Amino acid sequence: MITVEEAEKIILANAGDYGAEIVMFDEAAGRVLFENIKADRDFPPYNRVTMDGIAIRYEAIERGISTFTVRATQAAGDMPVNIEQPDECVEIMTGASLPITADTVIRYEDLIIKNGIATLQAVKVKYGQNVHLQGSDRKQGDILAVPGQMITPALVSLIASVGETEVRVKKVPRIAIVSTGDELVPVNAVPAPFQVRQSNSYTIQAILRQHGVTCGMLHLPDDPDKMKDKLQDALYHYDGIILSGGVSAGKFDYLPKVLEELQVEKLFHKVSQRPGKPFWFGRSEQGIPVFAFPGNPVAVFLCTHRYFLPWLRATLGMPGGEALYAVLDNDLTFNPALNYFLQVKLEVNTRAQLVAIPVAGNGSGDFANLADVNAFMELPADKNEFKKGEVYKIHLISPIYST
Ligand SMILES: Nc1nc2c(c(=O)[nH]1)N[C@H]1C(S)=C(S)[C@@H](COP(=O)(O)OP(=O)(O)OC[C@H]3O[C@@H](n4cnc5c(N)ncnc54)[C@H](O)[C@@H]3O)O[C@H]1N2
Ligand code: MOO
Repeated sequence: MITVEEAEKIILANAGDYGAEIVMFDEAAGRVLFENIKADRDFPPYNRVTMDGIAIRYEAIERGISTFTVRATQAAGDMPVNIEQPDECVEIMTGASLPITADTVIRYEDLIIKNGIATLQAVKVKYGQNVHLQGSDRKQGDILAVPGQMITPALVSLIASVGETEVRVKKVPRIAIVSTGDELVPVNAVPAPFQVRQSNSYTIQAILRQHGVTCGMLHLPDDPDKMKDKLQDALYHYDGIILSGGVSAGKFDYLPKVLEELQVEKLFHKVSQRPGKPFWFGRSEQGIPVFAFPGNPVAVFLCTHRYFLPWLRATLGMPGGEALYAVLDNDLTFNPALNYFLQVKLEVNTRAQLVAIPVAGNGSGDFANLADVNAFMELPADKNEFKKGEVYKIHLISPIYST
């Protein structure tokens, strides 16, 4: 049996690389960038007016001028209108390009405009106020985003702003999600009293979809020959396989043997953790990684987050995610010499600390409990007593305020 860290290391050593492809920029959210995004112009591209009002020369204020003749009105998108004299102004709107003969904007709230004359109220005017200077955010040619960055909504707006209609992204591996077990029936079926509806595959699919991966789904009955046929086919058609169930010590847990017969090399079987101890991981002759997660739904949930997602990040060339930590909120005893992934609900306390409140459940078959949980806390194997106030690593499974 290997440790969680050893398992992670082996998995990351088997990260793939599926190349790159071009997608339309407005369909790129959630994908991983595989090019530099460069500023084609300064950000902002001109001295941008930030308040509706009038544009003047500050020199006028220094000379005590407080009434201005309105020469013209300039909307955003209009060519800049110059002023000739210090006692002139241009009515100007937010987003307009400041004329080069002006340097300061006074907002309407600080003026009275009547019969083409703008009169300044008793307010202090500062040189350059209400102007967002050209190039003050980024300069033309600056790199705005680099390969390996996830294309977030913020990045989509940058890509649009620099006029890139297409963007180069990492190709996403094609993943087969495979359920096993004769006790499982389809979601739309009415199970017999001794059967359950298949749910693990949909959990995995939902997690992967959050990361831009679409998957093929298949089911294997507890029959070694049929398993072998279907798996052989999946190994041929996909870049990676995630299985759930059939890897522990049961009489019908044929999976490890079938995988071996298909020349999928076992890289480990069993990790010193709870849940998910019987996790089996291997690689086919063609280099296809096979994640065979234990069937218990909480084990599947944990293993997909703790092992598959880091593999996916590495495969997509994303930098390793920074570890997150939280403060344990209860004393706790866990005797087995295993890493314990405790189900927790995270909250932020009044001292701005992230606090992990354990959510007691009935073990790794209790997936109803997961609806109240937003992270696993990774408690180390070399301790049995965990005290309130101690800090441990956490793995987020949903946004902090969603439960
Ligand atoms: N003698 C031993 N028995 C067990 C051990 C052990 O070490 N020795 N390990 C236990 C642990 S830990 C786990 S986890 C499970 C894992 O067993 P399998 O990977 O063989 O999984 P199954 O037996 O097929 O299923 C376990 C459980 O999960 C349900 N399941 C499976 N697939 C799905 C699905 N797609 N959707 C919903 N539910 C699913 C299944 O019905 C079972 O209830 O083994 C322990 N036993
Ligand atoms: O891995 Mo099992 O999930 O500990 O029950």
